[in-house]
Amino acid sequence: MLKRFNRLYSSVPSSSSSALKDKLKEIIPLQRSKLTNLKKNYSNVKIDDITIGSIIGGMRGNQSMLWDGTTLSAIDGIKFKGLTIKQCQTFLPGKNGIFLPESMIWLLLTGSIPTKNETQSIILLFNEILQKQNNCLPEDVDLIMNKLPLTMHPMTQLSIGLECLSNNSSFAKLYRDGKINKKNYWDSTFDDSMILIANLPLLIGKIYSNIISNGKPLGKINNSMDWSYNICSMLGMNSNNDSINKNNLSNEQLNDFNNLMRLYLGIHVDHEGGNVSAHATHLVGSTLADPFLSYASGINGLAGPLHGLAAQEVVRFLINLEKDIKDINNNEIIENKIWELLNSNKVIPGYGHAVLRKPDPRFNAMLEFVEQRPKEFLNDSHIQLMQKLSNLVPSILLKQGKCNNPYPNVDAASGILFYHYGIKELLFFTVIFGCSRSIGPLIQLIWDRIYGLPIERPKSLDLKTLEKLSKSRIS
Ligand SMILES: CC(=O)SCCNC(=O)CCNC(=O)[C@H](O)C(C)(C)COP(=O)(O)OP(=O)(O)OC[C@H]1O[C@@H](n2cnc3c(N)ncnc32)[C@H](O)[C@@H]1OP(=O)(O)O
Ligand SMILES: O=C([O-])CC(=O)C(=O)O
Repeated sequence: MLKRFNRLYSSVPSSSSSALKDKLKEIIPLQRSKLTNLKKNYSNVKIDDITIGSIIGGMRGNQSMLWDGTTLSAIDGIKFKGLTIKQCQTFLPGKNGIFLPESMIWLLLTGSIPTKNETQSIILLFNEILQKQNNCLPEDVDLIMNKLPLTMHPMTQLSIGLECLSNNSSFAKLYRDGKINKKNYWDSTFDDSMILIANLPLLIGKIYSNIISNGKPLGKINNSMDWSYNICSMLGMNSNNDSINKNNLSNEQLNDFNNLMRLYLGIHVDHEGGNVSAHATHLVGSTLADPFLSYASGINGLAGPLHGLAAQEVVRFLINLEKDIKDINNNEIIENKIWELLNSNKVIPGYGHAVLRKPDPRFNAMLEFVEQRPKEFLNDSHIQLMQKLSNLVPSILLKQGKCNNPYPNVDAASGILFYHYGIKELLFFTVIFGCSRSIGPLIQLIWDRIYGLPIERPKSLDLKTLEKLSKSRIS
């Protein structure tokens, strides 16, 4: 009989959470008044046209969502509260020259650059949440995760794990008990969101151990360390009693794997609101579903090969290509293989984008990581092939003349870097993406509830109506 998990956390621990929550409380009145002003005085201002092309073309380009944390330019790529990736590296507190995802959380939620102490308060917050749970997943979640078929896709496991965590949602419980209202929904949404993010090292550690070691733990949480370090430990990628160092990496390599993880987790957090994982979280969240269920929906979207799953598809593509061509210096053979794929009506994974029209700056950040470590990557033919493809594929896609953006996106590089350090289970890569992506959409969900945004419900039209409209608007 399933022993019910005692609701260990009806809210996040108060001591260190107060810094972030207090800062948020300070800025809520002004932000709410800005929204009220827009709603009251400018609701009829027109900012975009909706065309038949956008209705049947995936709503591409429609400016129709409120999203505060990040903005995306087709040319310059992502900006986090107005800061480019390079500016984030300069201004946000971090380790070894790489900003911490914790400092990004402060930035996205409050709009201001955190001090070192403020960043540290989030590290403490996550560790207090985990300590309160004895550094273990809630018992009911653990029980279900232990029963999942070992062959189940890791993204499905992640989605199930998040849905199980929903059993402990304080938002859902307070709503059910009639104890919260529109004015304060945001407060328990904040608590649940922090609990969700804090639990991800445990959850993804569980999933990884399910696929590589029959569920036997590969590491443990160190309550004095940051979120990314603990994620690495739970994947067996640290030493010092925290983790088994499963690939016998040198200290320098382990350190660099932690650097890679911090970089990766920091730059994948958000990509404005329209991408599928963010939009799905926002859509489901607009029904007042709790943050766990809302983000599980985002994860289900991220699990599609045109979105986050491209990370796994790129690595599969690179490995097979390297086997097929034998000589990575033979451009002609590589180009022929790419044409073969295109001619069979398949996409080149890791290339193209719905918004970007230049190489993705996140891809460039990953490439820089490689370039800064020439010795480490000198003999890695997969990495060399990844670099080579980024020069060859764009001109081929341009020649084919179909796609609007022939350049590499973030997924073109990330998986093969994890592969280099010994995370070889391709199906797992998108789970790491899913850890990072929790941050942007959940922070927006907190703001959705601060603003009291309504349920999202666009109007649909049938084909007959579109045909009728097409004629009436032309004549
Ligand atoms: C984190 C992320 O989600 S980043 C994106 C990860 N996804 C991938 O890398 C998968 C490969 N890329 C793609 O499938 C697409 O470029 C997407 C899904 C990212 C964007 O899709 P769209 O906005 O529809 O792209 P676009 O307007 O350029 O598409 C026009 C045509 O080019 C094709 N095209 C786009 N990208 C590629 C590609 N990488 N390889 C081959 N053909 C492509 C499209 O399939 C479409 O063909 P169609 O007219 O026969 O339907
Ligand atoms: O913006 C998009 O549509 C896809 C993407 O790169 C992301 O979500 O990171």
